[in-house]
Amino acid sequence: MQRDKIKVEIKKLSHGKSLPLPCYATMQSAGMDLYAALDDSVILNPLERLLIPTGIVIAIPNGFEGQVRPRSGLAAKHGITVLNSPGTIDSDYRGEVKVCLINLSNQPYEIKRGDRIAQILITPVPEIIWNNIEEFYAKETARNEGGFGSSGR
Ligand SMILES: O=c1ccn([C@H]2C[C@H](O)[C@@H](COP(=O)(O)OP(=O)(O)OP(=O)(O)O)O2)c(=O)[nH]1
Ligand SMILES: [Mg+2]
Repeated sequence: MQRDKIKVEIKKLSHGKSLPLPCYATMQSAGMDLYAALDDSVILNPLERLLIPTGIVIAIPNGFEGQVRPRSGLAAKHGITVLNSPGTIDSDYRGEVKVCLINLSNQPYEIKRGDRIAQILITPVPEIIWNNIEEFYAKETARNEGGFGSSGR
């Protein structure tokens, strides 16, 4: 089965010109990896966070959003994750896509130009129109107000 294809405009900024466009690591990857468009490598010390440029601007179609998610390898091996995960890229944003990385390990971690630091997914997002009522039409649900571990371990 083929998946839907959606064309999205993308512009490389001068500091990202020599880097590849975000790309799928395998044909059926969900996310496209984002590259660090750094001039020089940087060291992320334990508990330090840094906004990393990707060198791209994208024009996401109305009705979609960009989600910037961590890479599991960086998280599991090095404790590097996206602090505001998943980062939200609004469809009307025309600034550079940036990735806020944090080092949650106890070792410094070096990020070099061209490293794949995170992944982006472009996903549909409906516009919600609130229907502000006094009482829900269906009063009971299986869960009702239960949450935060109410179903057990
Ligand atoms: O990981 C991220 C998250 C956001 N952005 C950009 C695109 C997004 O459209 C904009 C605003 O993001 P968000 O709404 O999460 O941040 P905010 O703190 O609410 O800022 P604003 O007041 O600009 O909405 O910043 C990124 O480049 N990377
Ligand atoms: Mg916002």
